[in-house]
Amino acid sequence: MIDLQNLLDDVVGDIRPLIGHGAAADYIPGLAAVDTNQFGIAVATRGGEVYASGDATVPFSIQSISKVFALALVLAGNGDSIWKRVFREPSGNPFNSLVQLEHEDGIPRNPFINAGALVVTDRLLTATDGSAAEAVRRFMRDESGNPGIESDAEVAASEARNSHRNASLAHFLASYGNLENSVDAVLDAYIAQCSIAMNCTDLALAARFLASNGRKADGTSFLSASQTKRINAVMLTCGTYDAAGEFAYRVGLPGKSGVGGGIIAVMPNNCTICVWSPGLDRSGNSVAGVAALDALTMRTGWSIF
Ligand SMILES: NC(=O)CC[C@H](N)C(=O)O
Repeated sequence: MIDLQNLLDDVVGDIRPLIGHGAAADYIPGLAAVDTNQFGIAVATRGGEVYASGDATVPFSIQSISKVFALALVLAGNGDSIWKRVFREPSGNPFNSLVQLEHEDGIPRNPFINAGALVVTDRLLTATDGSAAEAVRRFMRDESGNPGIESDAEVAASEARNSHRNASLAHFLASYGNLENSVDAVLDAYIAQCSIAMNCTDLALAARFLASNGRKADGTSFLSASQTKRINAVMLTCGTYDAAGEFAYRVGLPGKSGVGGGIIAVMPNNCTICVWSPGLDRSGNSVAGVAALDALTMRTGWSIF
């Protein structure tokens, strides 16, 4: 048995020189103000044991990590029909790029770039009669056991004031007939789900279904084993945008990042990992977070390969 607690403390020591490297996302002013000298890591086992080190109980903005949970809720409720409206190929482009969407007739490359996530949120809005973000928050609360999880109204308002790119993507989708709800409703729901504030421990706990063949914390089935495998596959190929190849090379696990500096990673049938540090690289992935996952997987030998 590995001593996970010691190991996590060692990983924090390994990557300490990188904490504070990179820049906080500045296109959402509410995120730019966050102190980049923070780092947290948490591992949740399938059975619900948690090991954590650093700032693992400090809440941060989950941003694009919410896209995994929205997709999971859509697949659980509506099955595979979403795949008619969004592809499953890596984009090789920045997460908020507009160009590909026109070339590919309004069908986004994958559900984890912004265009694809807007389509997924649109479906979830229809399926939940307008309460898509609340469905994501409820899932987070139930699976982490923390009833206090909320969206951060200030971050949401700040993103809403600066959402010209996402509004453009949404209008583009609508022009191709790939939205069921109004552009405003989809943007509101998307921004609300992105602005959910959570800490590493709660996110690692909430993501456990990805390491448990789709089973929830209470043991009931949420997704089938093959649906879960497929979400993990799309995370591996598309979860860190145009750096997905490098992330797979360094970490060897499915992962999903957000511009708040968080990343979740999955060791199937074993555990989930959440790291957080706000300094981002050029692709929008946490510098210290990726380094920590690299160090952790090197030390444990965890890999899907
Ligand atoms: N990569 C991200 O985390 C991006 C999410 C952010 N809310 C956006 O839409 O730009």
